[in-house]
Amino acid sequence: ERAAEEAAGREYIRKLDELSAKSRNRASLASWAYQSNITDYNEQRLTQISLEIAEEEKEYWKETMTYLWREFEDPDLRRMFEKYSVLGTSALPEDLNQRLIQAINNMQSTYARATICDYKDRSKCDLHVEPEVTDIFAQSNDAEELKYTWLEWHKAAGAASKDYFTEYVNMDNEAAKLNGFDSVAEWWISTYDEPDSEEQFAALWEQVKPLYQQIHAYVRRHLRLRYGEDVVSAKGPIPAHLLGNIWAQTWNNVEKFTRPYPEKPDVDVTEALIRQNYTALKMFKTAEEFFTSLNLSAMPDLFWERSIIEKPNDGRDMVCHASAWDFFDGEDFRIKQCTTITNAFFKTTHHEMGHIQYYLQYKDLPSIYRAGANPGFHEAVGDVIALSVSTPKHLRVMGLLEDGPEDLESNINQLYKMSLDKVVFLPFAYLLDLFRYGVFRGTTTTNDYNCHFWQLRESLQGVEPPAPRSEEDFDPTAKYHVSADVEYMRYYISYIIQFQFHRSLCQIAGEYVPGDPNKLLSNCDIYRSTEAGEALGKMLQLGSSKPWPDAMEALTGQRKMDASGVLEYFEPLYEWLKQENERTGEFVGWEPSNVQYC
Ligand SMILES: C=C(C[SeH])C(=O)N1CCC[C@H]1C(=O)O
Ligand SMILES: [Zn+2]
Repeated sequence: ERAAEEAAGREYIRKLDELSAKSRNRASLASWAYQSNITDYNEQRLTQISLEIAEEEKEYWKETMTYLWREFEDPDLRRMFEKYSVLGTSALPEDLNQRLIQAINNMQSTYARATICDYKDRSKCDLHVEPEVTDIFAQSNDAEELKYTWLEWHKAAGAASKDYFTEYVNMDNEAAKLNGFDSVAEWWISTYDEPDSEEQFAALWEQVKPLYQQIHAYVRRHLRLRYGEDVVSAKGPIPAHLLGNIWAQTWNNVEKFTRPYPEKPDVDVTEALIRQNYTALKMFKTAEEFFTSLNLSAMPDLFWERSIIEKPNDGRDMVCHASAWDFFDGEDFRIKQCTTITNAFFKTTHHEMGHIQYYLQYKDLPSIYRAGANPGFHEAVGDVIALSVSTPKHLRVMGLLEDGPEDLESNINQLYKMSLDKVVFLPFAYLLDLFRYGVFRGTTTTNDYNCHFWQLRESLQGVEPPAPRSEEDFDPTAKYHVSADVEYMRYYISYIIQFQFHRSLCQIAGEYVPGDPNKLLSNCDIYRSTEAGEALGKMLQLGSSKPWPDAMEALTGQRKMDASGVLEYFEPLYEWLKQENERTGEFVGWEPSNVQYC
């Protein structure tokens, strides 16, 4: 009897999975049309299609739940049913789902359309976050210009979305409850499978915090030397507008005037890319060639036909934030990004192509399994490749860096440069979702949103706003992912596990030998290692068909996320920074901010 029920269940799930792939294809196409050209028509069409699909999913969900799938023998069939049993936002009554979709579209289009006026020319008021505001933060060293630009952007894209955000939180929490979660926070955390995930996230932060604090102290000293004592204090948090990035999430743009050994040759890849006439297309082809050098998949023809790799100049409104898309038909995979010729975008291109590679590796799985082993895995693939690309050794192979010394000082400079991207990012990523967990759980309410956000920014990241903040402000939606309902813990996890993946791939490629100073993890380049490519491919082909520890074990032999990879990679820098901060007497850590924000 039960065998017959299970056989029926298997046939049902196969059919459901095909229908589900068609619905996801339809949804992706409507979402792409809207995000690549924000018009009322495209927004209404997306809403209409989303609501239609939600009604279809509700019907299928009722049928799915008539099967006694928890008692099925086949673990794989149970896993598929379990994943289909989480209906998601489609569980909402249609009117509430419509309000949720509307709230997110309002935030998304506010962010995409937000413009500010130029500091020097107040009549020029068409500056977007990409590329104009990004470029100002990359190039300006005028503290007043940076302060003005920071405040204007946070008004245009932050405060403007405060009420939309509250509506989104209320509707999304309703959906979470209808799926059996206490709030969206528990729903998001459940995607990391393990019941103690939240404690694991906190433990990872404790592991890397000492390294972060040493970097923070060193950078604060060099910013104080540049901007003066009354702009950058000796012991306080660092003002957020001086760190080279509108969100202060990575600090690469201050590297050139803060690096440990300034007399050593510079590693400015942006100038080299421009000098060698790199175009957006050449960046993409170069990134693709790295993947094919590992014997991984090339980009399909459709990818080159349908991707948008530069901001169209027809004046349309669009979501410029880089993204990679799976259209769930096994053939159509695209990237949409407003590429400019910078080192940052050279990295982003590898990052996005890593998503596409994952899509290609698992495209023949049931559609329900076409996802990362956990969300952090998907964000780590491209970055793992970029860890090899950003070594001086590889950049020389590419002709993007002239020959230079491989001595200790150059290695410290290289590690410092990498730390401003990889270590500095960790507290930012962690706090962005700690903030949203608090909002979803109700411990942060609408009248202390901004206060709680800046308390986290100060306590974890040691940064402070450039001017007093009030609850008239709402700074979190000035960050894309908060305006776009994109969970962010995935990046925090990615920046930890990508070093575990890198370490294993480098050992397979013979590029890293523990304890061998000629085979440093930070100088490993897996380029052209088909063995490493095969090992990576095997993990990616699993998609989300197995619990993520199985996928991690397939590549690294480990079943736990841990920061040992990060700490091993940056160990020489950590030692150097401790000595340097000791030598200069720099205070490590920070005292409370004097800026009023609660
Ligand atoms: C490039 C993407 C698209 Se998935 C991105 O959003 N990233 C990649 C690094 C962290 C995060 C960010 O920009 O905030
Ligand atoms: Zn990504």
